[in-house]
Amino acid sequence: MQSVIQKAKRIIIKVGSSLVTNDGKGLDNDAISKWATQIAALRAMGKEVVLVSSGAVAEGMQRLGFDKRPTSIDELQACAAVGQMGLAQIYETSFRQHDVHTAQVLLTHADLADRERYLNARSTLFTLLRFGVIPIINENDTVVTDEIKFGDNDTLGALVANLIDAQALIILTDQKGLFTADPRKDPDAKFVHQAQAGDPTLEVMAGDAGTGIGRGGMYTKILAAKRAATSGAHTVIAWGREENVLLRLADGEAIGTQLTAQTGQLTARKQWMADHLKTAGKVVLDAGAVQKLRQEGKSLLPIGVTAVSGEFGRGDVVTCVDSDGHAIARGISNYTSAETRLIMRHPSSEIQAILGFLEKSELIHRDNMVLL
Ligand SMILES: Nc1ncnc2c1ncn2[C@@H]1O[C@H](COP(=O)(O)OP(=O)(O)O)[C@@H](O)[C@H]1O
Ligand SMILES: N[C@@H](CCC(=O)OP(=O)(O)O)C(=O)O
Repeated sequence: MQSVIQKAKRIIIKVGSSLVTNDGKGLDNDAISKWATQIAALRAMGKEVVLVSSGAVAEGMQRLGFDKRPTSIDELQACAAVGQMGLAQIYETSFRQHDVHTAQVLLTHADLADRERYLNARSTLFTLLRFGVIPIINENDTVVTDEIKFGDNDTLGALVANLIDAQALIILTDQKGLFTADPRKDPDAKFVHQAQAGDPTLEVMAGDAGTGIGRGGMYTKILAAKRAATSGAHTVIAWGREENVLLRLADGEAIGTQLTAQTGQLTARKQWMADHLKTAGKVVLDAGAVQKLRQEGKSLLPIGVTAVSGEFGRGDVVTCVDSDGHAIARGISNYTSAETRLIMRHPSSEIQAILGFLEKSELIHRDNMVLL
């Protein structure tokens, strides 16, 4: 069996609290520096990596002298705020050894539910990856309360995989992967090498966190794999301390539990767009723009648009049609319908002069578009 990671170009790697903090004893410099070395090597192979790291609360607890997880929200948030400094510092130092820059990205549920913020997060992450930076993501714990939390970073990892169309999600944890039951409680539990993401029988096997340090346990990892698969990403759950785990996965070795996505990435992305985003209007393209989109895989520039119908805002999905009204593509607009009417037929170099600002030189970026 080959690892699904080998072919993946864009990968989300999620590391859990107990790993990062050495079971709550404090940030594990050695382990973190090994992952940084491996991630730097993956990047050198041309892979794009985004790290989702837990551990802020666990590290903050350690720094503030809590021996068990506080129950009040304000104390948890204080721990997260303190611990996040440690996380940022240790990742920055570890990656610097490899001349790799890191970026701290703290997200909340609201950031991904709101279309404009969703797009901003997406384009910031793409830009960081283009600069060769490793984004290090965590939930912005200090501003969220229980009701609006992702709650666990397994879910956040999957949402980030959806957000930037990653091909794979690697969840590093303190077990070798999924067992048929929690191995801490059931010594007869069998290891699951491979399954389909979203298979409901997996949810029965997976229990909650075995320690007081991690949050989600195996259950949220299984749900994360299901969610990641909706945009076509495969998931691997593996032990974070396995020697060279990331490099071996990239080399094709089937370590850990592989949960494969059944739907191809493009179909999944189209489905996602269809499910999540309503079409708010139409733009009519000239023949040159149709050719650029269809044959050359390019973004849509305002100069290729000849007419606009309907009213849409920035971040809304619009349908692109040819001069006969046939649908060509669907994508997320960087400009409102009113702005598009002003800048259509104009080169992007004139957007600033016409509107008084430049949002993006494309009306719809390729990354935010599906051909129909
Ligand atoms: N079926 C299962 N297979 C493996 N581990 C399981 C299973 N059910 C529950 N667990 C527990 O989930 C834990 C990992 O989850 P968690 O502590 O939240 O880790 P992390 O901090 O890496 O997110 C394991 O240590 C294990 O005790
Ligand atoms: N944002 C929290 C994440 C907590 C969490 O999900 O932990 P885990 O189950 O170990 O991934 C923190 O950094 O402590």
